[in-house]
Amino acid sequence: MALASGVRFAPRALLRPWALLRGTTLGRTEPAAGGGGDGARRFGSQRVLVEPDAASGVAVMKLRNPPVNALSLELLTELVISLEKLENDKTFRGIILTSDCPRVFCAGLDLTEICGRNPAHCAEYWKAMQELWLRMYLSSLVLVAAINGACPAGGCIIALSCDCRVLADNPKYRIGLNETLLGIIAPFWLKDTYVNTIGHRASEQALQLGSLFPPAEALQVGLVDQVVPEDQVQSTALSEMARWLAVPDHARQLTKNMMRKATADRLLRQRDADTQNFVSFVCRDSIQKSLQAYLEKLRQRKG
Ligand SMILES: CCCCC/C=C\C/C=C\CC/C=C/CC(=O)SCCNC(=O)CCNC(=O)[C@H](O)C(C)(C)COP(=O)(O)OP(=O)(O)OC[C@H]1O[C@@H](n2cnc3c(N)ncnc32)[C@H](O)[C@@H]1OP(=O)(O)O
Repeated sequence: MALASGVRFAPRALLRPWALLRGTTLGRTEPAAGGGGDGARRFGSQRVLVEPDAASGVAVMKLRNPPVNALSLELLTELVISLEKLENDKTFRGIILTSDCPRVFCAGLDLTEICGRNPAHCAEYWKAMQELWLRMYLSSLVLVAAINGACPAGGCIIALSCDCRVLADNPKYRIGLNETLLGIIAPFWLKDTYVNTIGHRASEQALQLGSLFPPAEALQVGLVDQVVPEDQVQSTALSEMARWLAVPDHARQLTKNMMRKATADRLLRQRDADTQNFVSFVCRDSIQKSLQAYLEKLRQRKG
C-alpha cells in the first residue's frame, strides 16, 4: 500500500494466490444480517468472513476454518487476499481480527500441510506463511486481534503481527509459541517477533520451554495488552481501535514502519534460504515421525 511519502509499505504478493481460489466464493458480496447499505455489506471467502463498516472505516475479519482455524494453504491465501482488498480500499483504516470458530482463535500451522507431503508442497506452504506474516506485520492498517479462543504457535504469530491484542479471560485460551514441545523450532522471524513483543529474556525462556500462557500470565509477560471477560472482547477491541485511529494515519504508519521494517527486511533478505531450511528440516524422517505422533495424539485426545 502506498504511503503519503511514496514509500511502499507492504511487500507485493510474491505468490499467485488467485490460482488457488478457482471455484471458491472469494469476492462475493452479500448483505450482513440486519444490514442495509454498503457499509453493512459482507464480503470474503469460504474461510475468511469480512464485515466492513464503511462509516467507521473498520472491518471485522473472522477466521472460519473449522474446527480449529488451522492455517491451511487455502486459509493463508484467502487471508492475504482479504487483507490486500481492504488495504486497497481507502475507506478502511483498521481491521479487527477474530475467530468464527468456538473456543479457538487459531491452532497455528495446519500440520496436515507438512506431514507426509512432498518438499515442493512444503515449500509452497511455507512461502504462503511468510507472505501472510510480512503482509500483516507491515500492514499500513491498524490491526487489532480480538482473541476469543486458544492461540498456540502460528495462531500466536498471527496475533503478534497485529498492533494490539485483547484476550478473553478463559484459562483454556492459552497463547504462546509451543514449537519445541512438538520437536520443531520457531524460525528466526517468529523468534524476532516474540522478542520485539516480550523482550529477550522472557522469549528465551518461553521459546525453549514451549510455554503456553493462560490469560493473566500472558498479560503479565506482555504478550497481550488487555484481558477482559469473554463477552467484552469485541467491544474492547473496538475501543482499542478507536484509540489507535485517533492518531493521524501518516504519523502512525511511518512510526510502525520504523519499528518493524528491520525485522521484516531480515526475512525479505533471506526468504529463499528460510524456505529451504524449513523444507529440509520438516522433511527429515525424525521430524516427520514427531509431527505424525503429535497429530495422532491430538486426534486421540478427542471425546
Ligand atoms: C536446525 C534447522 C532449523 C530450521 C528451522 C526452520 C524452520 C522451522 C521449522 C518449523 C517451524 C514451524 C512453525 C510451527 C508453528 C506452528 O504453528 S506448529 C502447530 C502447532 N499447533 C498446536 O500445537 C496446536 C494443536 N492443537 C491444539 O492444541 C488443540 O487442537 C486446540 C487448538 C487447543 C483446540 O482444542 P480442541 O479440544 O477444541 O480441538 P481438538 O484438539 O479436538 O482438535 C479438533 C481437530 O482439529 C485437529 N487439529 C488441531 N490442531 C491442528 C493443527 N495445528 N493442524 C491440523 N489439525 C489440527 C485435531 O487433530 C482434531 O482433528 P480430528 O480428530 O480429525 O477432528
